[in-house]
Amino acid sequence: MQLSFTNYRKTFGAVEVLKINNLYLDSSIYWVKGENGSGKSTLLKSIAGIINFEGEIKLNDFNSQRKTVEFRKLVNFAEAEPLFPEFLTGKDMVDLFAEAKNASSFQTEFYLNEMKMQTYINEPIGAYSSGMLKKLSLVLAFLGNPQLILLDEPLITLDTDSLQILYKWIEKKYTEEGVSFLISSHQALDLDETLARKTLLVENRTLNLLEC
Ligand SMILES: Nc1ncnc2c1ncn2[C@@H]1O[C@H](COP(=O)(O)OP(=O)(O)OP(=O)(O)O)[C@@H](O)[C@H]1O
Repeated sequence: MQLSFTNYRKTFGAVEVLKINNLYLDSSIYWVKGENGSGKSTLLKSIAGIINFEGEIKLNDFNSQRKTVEFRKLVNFAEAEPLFPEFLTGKDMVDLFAEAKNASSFQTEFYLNEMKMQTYINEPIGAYSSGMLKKLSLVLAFLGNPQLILLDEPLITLDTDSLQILYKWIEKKYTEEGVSFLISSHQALDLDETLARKTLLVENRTLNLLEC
């Protein structure tokens, strides 16, 4: 995976919140750190292509704003506080994403079973607890064949068993399929020490790759 930023700039109204002149990231698991309001979600939403910005973000030469179809096949995103239509069931969302991301039924069943979601997956999302909602958004982020998975505060609201399953999924995707991750979290990631990991710090309205 090659992710690059060129003259990236995000403003809300007249306020500049994030600026990245030139940055190149290769395959790894990145822990995105930064204080409240520093711009972590803004960064991840920009890469996911769900907010507009100035400049260029490219993944493997696909420009996120010009080659949107190709780009979005390669990038999956789980929001910090996911919002889904309340009248749909979890299964409806999984089916929608599975079709869009070319995920097999074997793959969807695997993730749903691992997170023990089968008992409520046919219930309307409006009846989900925040942890159930979080697990649904994480399952969706792992579907298909992405090269980059963006997880915004994935650890919050997960119970301890689900946390261990999520860590296992991340480690497996990275080691077996070479999938890279950008994971924003206020707490350290409890991943296998032997995995290549890097830290990205969002500070002073820009992004820096910290030397490990
Ligand atoms: N839709 C918006 N309109 C105006 N300002 C916004 C909007 N979204 C974010 N901001 C501003 O952009 C800055 C970065 O916000 P962002 O949500 O990216 O921070 P964060 O690092 O994810 O914070 P936290 O750790 O609290 O989740 C903040 O100053 C915030 O007020």
